[in-house]
Amino acid sequence: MLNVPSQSFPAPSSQQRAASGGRSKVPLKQGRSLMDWIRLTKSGKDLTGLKGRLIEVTEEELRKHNKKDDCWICIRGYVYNVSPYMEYHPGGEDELMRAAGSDGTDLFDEVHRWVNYESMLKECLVGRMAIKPAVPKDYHEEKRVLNGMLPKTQVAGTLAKEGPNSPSYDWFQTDFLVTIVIYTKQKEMGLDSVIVDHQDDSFRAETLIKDYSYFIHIGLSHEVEEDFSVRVVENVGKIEIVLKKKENISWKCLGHPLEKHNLLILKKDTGLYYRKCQLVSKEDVTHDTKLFCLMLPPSTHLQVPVGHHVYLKVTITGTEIVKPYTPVSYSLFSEFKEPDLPNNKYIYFLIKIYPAGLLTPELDHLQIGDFVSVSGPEGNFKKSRLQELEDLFLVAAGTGFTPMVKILNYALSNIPSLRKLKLMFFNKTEDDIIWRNQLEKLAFKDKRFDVEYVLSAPTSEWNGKQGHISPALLSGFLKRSFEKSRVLLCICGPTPFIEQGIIRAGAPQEPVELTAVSPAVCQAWCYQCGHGCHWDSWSHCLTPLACCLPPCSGPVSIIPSSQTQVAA
Ligand code: HEM
Repeated sequence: MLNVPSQSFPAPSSQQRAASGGRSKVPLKQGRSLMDWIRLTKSGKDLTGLKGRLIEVTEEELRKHNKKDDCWICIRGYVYNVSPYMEYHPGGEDELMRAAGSDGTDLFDEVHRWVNYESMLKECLVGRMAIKPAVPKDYHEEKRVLNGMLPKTQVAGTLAKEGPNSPSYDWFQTDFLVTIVIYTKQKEMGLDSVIVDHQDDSFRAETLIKDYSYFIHIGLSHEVEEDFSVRVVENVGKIEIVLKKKENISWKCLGHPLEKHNLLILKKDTGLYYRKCQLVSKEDVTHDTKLFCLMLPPSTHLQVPVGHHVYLKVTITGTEIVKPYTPVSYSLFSEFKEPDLPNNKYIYFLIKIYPAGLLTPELDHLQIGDFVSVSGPEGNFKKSRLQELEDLFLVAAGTGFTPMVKILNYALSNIPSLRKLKLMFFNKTEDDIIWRNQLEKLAFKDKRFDVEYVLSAPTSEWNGKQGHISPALLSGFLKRSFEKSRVLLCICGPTPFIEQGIIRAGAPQEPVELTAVSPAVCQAWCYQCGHGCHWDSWSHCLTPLACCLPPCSGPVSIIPSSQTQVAA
């Protein structure tokens, strides 16, 4: 019997609750959309009550401003008067009030780290906290030049004892090449574990190691060509970045350290780094959904791991708006062999355009050749969860299909044990089904794959399944290919879809039995970031519910039998 999570799932203290489950958008009053907020901030109105003066704020002073009509919040050492924003906050006034008169940094980061508050609240800035909060040891401390000795990694902030072994780096040169080598001492490293950006003389490599990022950030001492190559020696976790010298001279040092250089920092404390990507093509996929192709800058190496998302940032009348999106592959048939092609320069997004929204019409109006800022990848979905799977069930609603694309591609091409991969795809009408032709061709071509559509508002000609997600629909769908097969279930859709359909509807009556197989079930979660009338599109960040139960490799016996087993 597959028990889907009870109402107390995810666990109240879990990361998932903090990050997405349990949070919801509130209906905002007429005239309180994001665009209205942007207009207000541009109106020249004094939004702080300080007539543009910036002040130093003591903790005592901050605490006094804790009422709705006089509410200050400190984020990363800066204090904002958020009272004017109250009615515009998509999470509602009460949520914002949780941080009233205090340092809301952690709370803010738990809920929506990506939200660009600095840009959105710049007219609300009251000043800085008088006592600066402790900051990580900064890079200025590394005074010496980088001369090729293995420098000892500095660990920023409060690195937990259980953090990864400190990585290190080294470099060497030939007449024509400079090779930077990063020793991660980790086994599960791939080409998608390192993101490299090289602009002018600034060289930045961010290596993703579990929940941490390790940075090499250097102002190079000499010029190099735009293109470079990245190699990963997977079994020892060694990453080599090979740069081509512009001049055939011997370098005395690699360069000088820049921000965060040689630091290992918890990912959640690192902030998002963006690079400008050029729109190469935009194709209609359905009546309201388009496939956008963005080209990475020539001197960027970035591959988004399966099940991870990035943030797109556009500036709308001077305010930066950020939303998460999960990249897809070009089509369901694109090759998905590891390692990915090194010259993988394109990122594809399936984006539904909401005419009344703000971000998506802006994206829709982009011309070929225009630029959009794209962040590095985020997410905690692990490809290793797919290894040795026998049955993979994907349940998606609308553009919740997007994280499924790469999972599907990857699983069919790379998991030899896979026997069955089923997608249950919920939409309103037939016209809303993304890549229907491709899905059907794939089902025809690969007998392991099967797709079922469920429509909530079909025409009278529709003779397929209809309705909303329910135990009855799920129980018919979640049939494993043989007893005790290794199963993974991923679900992505707006929060109500997940909550109403899976959590509230309870367990399907007679589905599959899940015993102490590890990994058993991984419920994946979608950050809901914009359904409703004021924001664009909820989007599609596949994040497994990793937190409320021990890692799947841990003892399964402590998992209550009434709860779904959840893979970390
Ligand atoms: C520190 C206390 C805060 C709390 C507890 C909080 C809570 C929330 C919650 C629960 C949501 C709904 C999330 C969802 O399901 O999409 C939300 C959305 C949002 N909040 Fe806050 N918030 C806080 C501060 C702020 C601040 C200071 C800003 C400043 C700009 C802000 C901007 C936003 C935006 C833009 C969204 C919509 C996010 C999206 O979907 O893209 N929040 N917030």
